[in-house]
Amino acid sequence: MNTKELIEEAKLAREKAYVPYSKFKVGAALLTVDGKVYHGCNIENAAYSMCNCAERTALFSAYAHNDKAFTKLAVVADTDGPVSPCGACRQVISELCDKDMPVVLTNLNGDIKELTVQELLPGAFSPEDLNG
Ligand SMILES: O=c1ccn([C@H]2C[C@H](O)[C@@H](CO)O2)c(=O)[nH]1
Ligand SMILES: [Zn+2]
Repeated sequence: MNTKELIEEAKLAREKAYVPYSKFKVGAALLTVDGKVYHGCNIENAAYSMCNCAERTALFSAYAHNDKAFTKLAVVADTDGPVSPCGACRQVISELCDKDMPVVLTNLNGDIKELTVQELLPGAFSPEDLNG
């Protein structure tokens, strides 16, 4: 699957967003090494801090299906420029995806920014940091 197709998958994922509070729909599509695609959408809650972003939904869904090897992540929202993932998602992406994996950030106008996982969060806290 190419990047354009993965972006279309992210747009389909976005339509599944549950966003009664922000009304801000975000979609993510995560491609596995086997060519499978996991959708992620943001899912909000009346207890606002429980809201989960699209990027983490996609990653957690893949993990729940025992898929842990990924080749690309696309994220889309209705933003002026390419959507910018939050800090929490950057941290989770940096632990669960290869540091050189491309992350494609886009919007409904077709603006695209492609970064590696490492570029998305330079200096991320990592599992190695737990070893002192
Ligand atoms: O990259 C992003 C940025 C924000 N959100 C969600 C969280 C919340 O539901 C809404 C507004 O912040 O958008 C995402 O899912 N991904
Ligand atoms: Zn996030």
